Amino acid sequence: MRKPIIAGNWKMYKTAGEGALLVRELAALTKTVTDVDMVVCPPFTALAAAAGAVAGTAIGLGAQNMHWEEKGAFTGEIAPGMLKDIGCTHVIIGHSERRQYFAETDKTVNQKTKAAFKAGLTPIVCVGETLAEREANATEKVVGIQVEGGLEGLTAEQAANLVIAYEPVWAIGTGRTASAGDANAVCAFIRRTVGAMFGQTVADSLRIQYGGSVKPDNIAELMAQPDIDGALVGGASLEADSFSKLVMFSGKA
Ligand SMILES: O=C[C@H](O)COP(=O)(O)O
Repeated sequence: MRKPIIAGNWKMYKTAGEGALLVRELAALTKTVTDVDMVVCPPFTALAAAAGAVAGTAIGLGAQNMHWEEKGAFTGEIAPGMLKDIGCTHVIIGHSERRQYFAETDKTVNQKTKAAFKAGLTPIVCVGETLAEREANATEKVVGIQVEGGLEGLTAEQAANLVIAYEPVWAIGTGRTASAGDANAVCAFIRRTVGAMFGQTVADSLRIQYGGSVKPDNIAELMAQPDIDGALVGGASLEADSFSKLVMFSGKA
């Protein structure tokens, strides 16, 4: 059975001090949790403080982005090994905000995904369609291309160990959540696509998160779906109370 994974993407919120405090509060509220993987993804400037705060807890630490090269003249960028060195276990790759505002493509997602594995990080690879694409009935076409492009050339072992986050762009930060059934249908499609690329065993192991206005009052219905194994959460991850509730309500019965 796939272990649920709830990841908080803090985006461009929280100073180092605020982040460390949030992690300490979250750790206190979730100290008995063993059946759900928890990850917090602060901005780069709060990673070191959060790394100190997650030490000795069950909470993993993720970054929100990275470069694919190990080092080099890339002003303003962060290398995979730097994230590993600071204590990261995970890294978000290809979030729709990166694709939309920073011109990330399936090619760079693929380069970053491979680089993350090479550095010993678990990538959380984001895919999802825009509202226009959904209304044009192009969701599967768009998401299929993103999955195939992002995962091309991975080994079966890598594919089995990554996390894919399905985030319909129109549901992010809008209060509009995909219905649990619609979200599951796309997650099932993603699993079939990965199965066609890497085989059924890999597809069965792969954890797929839903993301987009996930809150304590809709997480249980989403998690009850057979192909949804967790959530990538923005707004509701910024307070320990709501994030801990998401974790508590995420256990698969
Ligand atoms: O990475 C997280 C997603 O963009 C969802 O954000 P949200 O929960 O604020 O809608």
